Amino acid sequence: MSDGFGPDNLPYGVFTLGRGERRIGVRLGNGVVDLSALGGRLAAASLNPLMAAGRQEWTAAREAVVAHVAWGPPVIPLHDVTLHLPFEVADYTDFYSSEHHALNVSAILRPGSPGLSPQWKHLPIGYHGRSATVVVSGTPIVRPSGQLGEGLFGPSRRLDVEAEVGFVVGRPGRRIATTEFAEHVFGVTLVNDWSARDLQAWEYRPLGPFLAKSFATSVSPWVVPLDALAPVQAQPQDPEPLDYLRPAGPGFDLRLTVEWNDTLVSTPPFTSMYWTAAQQLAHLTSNGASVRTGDLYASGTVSGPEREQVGSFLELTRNGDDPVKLADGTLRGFLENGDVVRIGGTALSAAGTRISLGSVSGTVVP
Ligand SMILES: O=C(O)/C=C/C(=O)CC(=O)CC(=O)O
Ligand SMILES: [Ca+2]
Ligand SMILES: [Mg+2]
Repeated sequence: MSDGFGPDNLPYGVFTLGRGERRIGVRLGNGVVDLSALGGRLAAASLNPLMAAGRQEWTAAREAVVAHVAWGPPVIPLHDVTLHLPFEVADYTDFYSSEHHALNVSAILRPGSPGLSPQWKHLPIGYHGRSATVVVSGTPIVRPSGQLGEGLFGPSRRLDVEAEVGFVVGRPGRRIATTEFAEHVFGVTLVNDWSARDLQAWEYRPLGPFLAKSFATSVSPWVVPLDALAPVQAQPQDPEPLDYLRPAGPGFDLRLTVEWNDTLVSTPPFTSMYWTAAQQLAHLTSNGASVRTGDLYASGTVSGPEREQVGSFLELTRNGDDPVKLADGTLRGFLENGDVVRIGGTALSAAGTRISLGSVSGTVVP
């Protein structure tokens, strides 16, 4: 639990102690260091003021935090605090940038179809999600109801997860070049894009996901600043994208884990993603649309080439047809009430070490 939360990481979060006010802290080992004494934007009740200030301020704040932590400040044990959404979510966008995921979903839901749609390798496909239902890790997930087919309304029977990486926009902008990515993106967080596959299959053509994904999206309580991460070479792209999507920008060596009721069922590798976060932001703003402080955009489900690397249960269990066996001996196709899913992850840090991205978990309730 405390592994990967050393001074090379220091992810930001927002916590309360008892009935106290919300404060910004950083995770250190199994606890939180209160940053409110550092004053300025670190004395706020959410990360938004700091996020809005821009890259120079972010780097200065991180230097101040590193120096503060080096003094050996008091560390409040995690079990004494309540963790909140670390930032106020402005708009929420979700991409679809894993080629493995897109091919798997297509083969499962649209057998016989060509696989990737014709534009897939020309632009990062995405949809606009619902920011009002982005919730912090630990928030119970109420099973959504909806139309499951013609004449059928009721609780979803095919409730699923999507393991994703979220990018948090700090500085507003429009027509953001891929080379300006680090000027606008403050940090990364883990995302679970809960998805009701039965609602989705019935509603999604031709406009894409609507109620199947709008009921809840969970995020980790920790935002790992971009400064903590090592940029790595992204995947090669063929055909070469248009100019506004070049250069591709950095990849990140993030390794996710998906646990279903404490059974590790998958380890999705972020390095296998086709489109980069810089290209996603460039595309999102290429028509003149603006992004603002607190915008969250998610990578899309992270699925690697292997069965045990997929980021959704739709893929893992082949739409429920090939259930997985959990450690307690029970079989699962989709989520049952009471099930707990925890998505975790580690990252290659700027210091060359492996740091933790924390985790995002949720329990399904009726
Ligand atoms: O291909 C489809 O019909 C559906 C795909 C998804 O549900 C995935 C989605 O939300 C985007 C992503 O997370 O990659
Ligand atoms: Ca998704
Ligand atoms: Mg969602």
